[in-house]
Amino acid sequence: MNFYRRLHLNIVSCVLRDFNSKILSPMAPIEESKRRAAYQAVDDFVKDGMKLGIGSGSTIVYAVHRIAEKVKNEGLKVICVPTSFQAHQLVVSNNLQLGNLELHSELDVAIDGADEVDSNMTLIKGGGGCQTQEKIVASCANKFVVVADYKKDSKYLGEQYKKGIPIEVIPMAYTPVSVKIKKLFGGEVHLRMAQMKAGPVISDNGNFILDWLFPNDIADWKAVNNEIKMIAGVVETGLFVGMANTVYFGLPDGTVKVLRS
Ligand SMILES: O=C(CO)[C@H](O)[C@H](O)COP(=O)(O)O
Repeated sequence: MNFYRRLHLNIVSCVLRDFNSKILSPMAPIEESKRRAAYQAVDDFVKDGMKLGIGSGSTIVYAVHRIAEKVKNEGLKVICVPTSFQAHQLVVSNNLQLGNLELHSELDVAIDGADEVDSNMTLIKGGGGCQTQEKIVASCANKFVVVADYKKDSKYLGEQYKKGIPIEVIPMAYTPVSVKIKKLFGGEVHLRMAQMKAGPVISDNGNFILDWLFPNDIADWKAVNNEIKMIAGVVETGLFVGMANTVYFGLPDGTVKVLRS
């Protein structure tokens, strides 16, 4: 076999291997569980003419794909208000109609992911640092729907999610806020540091993010949230208390568990 023929066969086999790995290999179970939760939530809640809040993270990507499918296949008309730079790009790249809270201050449904959900449907959010806009958008929606994989389904906060509660702060206040939270409740507070840049993570709003590793004896999350919010310099917490109407968890066996408030 001459050189060019061998080269040609090598290229063909590489292309086929790449095609097979992308198209034929099954989705990882955790990704499949996110996809199922997101698809079911969209199928249950998203209707023609709705104004939607679009959350951030990896699970919401599946929800946006499903919304885009429905827009394309069923001619649905929806307006999407994003909760982050990431969500903004997701909406635009899926050719969905972009909105904002200035034009649409009342939304029908907001869909978002979560880092952990307890048995009272209290959430930790902000693993991606977008909790402030996520909470604002969720608070403007008549229904707040959460989509998550089975690793987020906990009896109590901190059972599975070990990264703490994200708290967005005005940069100059990060030390006093950290000290006050430790004095009030205990635990540890860390300034979230960037991975590919020297220094702290800067939120989409230009602020710092603290991660509070809370002690495991906290029962009243509403009171804790209110108290933290009263500290000067705190912009918003990643505690979502009494906000979620419905939570969809994709389970490892391919089914979806639904919690309703
Ligand atoms: O709160 C968030 C971002 O601020 C996300 O919704 C949360 O981190 C869940 O993300 P994922 O769907 O990737 O698990």
